[in-house]
Amino acid sequence: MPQPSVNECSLLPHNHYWITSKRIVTPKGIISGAVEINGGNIVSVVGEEDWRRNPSSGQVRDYGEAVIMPGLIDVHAHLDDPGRTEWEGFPSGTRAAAAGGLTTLIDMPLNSFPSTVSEETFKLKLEAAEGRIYVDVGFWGGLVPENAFNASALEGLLRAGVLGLKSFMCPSGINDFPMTNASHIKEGLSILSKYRRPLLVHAEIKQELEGYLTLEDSTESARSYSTYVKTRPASWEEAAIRELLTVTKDTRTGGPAEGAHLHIVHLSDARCSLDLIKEAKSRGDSVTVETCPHYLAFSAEEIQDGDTRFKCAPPIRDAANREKLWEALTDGHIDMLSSDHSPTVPELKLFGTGDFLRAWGGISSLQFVLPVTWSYGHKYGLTLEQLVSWWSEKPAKLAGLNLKGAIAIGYYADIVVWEPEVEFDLNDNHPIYLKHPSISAYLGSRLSGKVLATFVRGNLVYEEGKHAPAACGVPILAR
Ligand SMILES: NC(=O)NC(NC(N)=O)C(=O)[O-]
Ligand SMILES: [Zn+2]
Ligand SMILES: [Zn+2]
Repeated sequence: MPQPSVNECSLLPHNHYWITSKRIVTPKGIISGAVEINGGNIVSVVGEEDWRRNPSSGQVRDYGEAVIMPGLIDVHAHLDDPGRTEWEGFPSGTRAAAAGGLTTLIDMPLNSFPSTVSEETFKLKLEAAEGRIYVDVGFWGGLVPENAFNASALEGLLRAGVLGLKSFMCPSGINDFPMTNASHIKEGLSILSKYRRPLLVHAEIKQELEGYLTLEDSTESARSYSTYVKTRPASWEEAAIRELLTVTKDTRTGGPAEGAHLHIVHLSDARCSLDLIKEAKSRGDSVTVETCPHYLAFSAEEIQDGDTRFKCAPPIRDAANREKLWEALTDGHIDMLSSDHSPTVPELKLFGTGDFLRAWGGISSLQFVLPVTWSYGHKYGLTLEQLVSWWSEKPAKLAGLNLKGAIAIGYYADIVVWEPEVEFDLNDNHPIYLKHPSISAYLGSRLSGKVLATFVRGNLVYEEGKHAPAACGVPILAR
């Protein structure tokens, strides 16, 4: 395939330049000054006084009061490519990411077809990504019963470059991605320890539903979110996490799986499940946990009957739970955020019947996670440093991306420039680059935080409603 010329990769004609602003979020604090970018990397970061004494005579872009911070890293995105590109796909998903200030996505191994569960299927993923990604993309491989006890298959997948593995403790909704139990997970962790890569787990285990026969027998309306929440109570998350934590003790220093790490995805239950995770961390287990903006923004009580845009698993719980999630996040018990962007075609959202029990579960949010986190976090005194920790630093660490997640010398110039104070209505007039804008749960909201520009490895990939013409994102492979 012919390589795009360098100037198609970027909306800027030069690769050595400075960006300046009054608010640059660095690991040493927020400074006023300049960031020098050369050949895709950050080569210097200077404070205002030094800059004033010794300004550059080269190319300078002054962003005034706008915030310059590391691009967001989303460790949980379903891009559905290859095989279900009518749901999303690499081009639309990564263009939406660029417009939203996300500079790196880690793609989930399921919802594409085939699922990424072997070296062969990973090869198909990489072929699908070639020349079609507008931001950097890394990949999780799948841990499934078929490969869990097959060390050479799993190692083949890891050696091919997946950043870690992902598994489900309940049905995933995808036929070629069956669920795993604790013994599969124990096996997976022992292989991962050699590679020092993480296992991400969807932690819900089906339990008997109290006072409830089957969904079909239910007299309650399937159009009501509360019916759906009752079918996936917090006890499902708690049961899964309890079981997971019986195997994470292996990850402690000196344990048989030292070097492996377990990451619990999309925590919704801020009560017992969270207490269990806190205990495991204090015991020294190598465990982290993420939650998602939709659990922080919405509450089950507010979701309108039939509005299946909000269906996801685990479900969005009550408003008191949402408060506890914010508290856990600001107290540092929840480590990071991810989108869990999991779109489908509008038809599978069943807007006609509004049936929460049968509609596709998954929230579409990718392009909006920055303004959503910022807008809903305002009430909790959210700071720019916290945003960077939850959306860039910690995700980079989880995925093993050593040169991403900070504005610091030697790091890739993966940067978002945005105006936190600027408000906008997310309506039909707003440019949305996701494949199916109508299924996004945030449509109709008023948000604050406008993205002005996004740089990936020094390429200006998005600015003010315009994308760079060529898809020059890099597939990230572990080595
Ligand atoms: N197959 C899926 O994409 N499932 C996803 N669906 C959600 N979260 O509703 C997930 O991450 O579990
Ligand atoms: Zn999940
Ligand atoms: Zn997911």
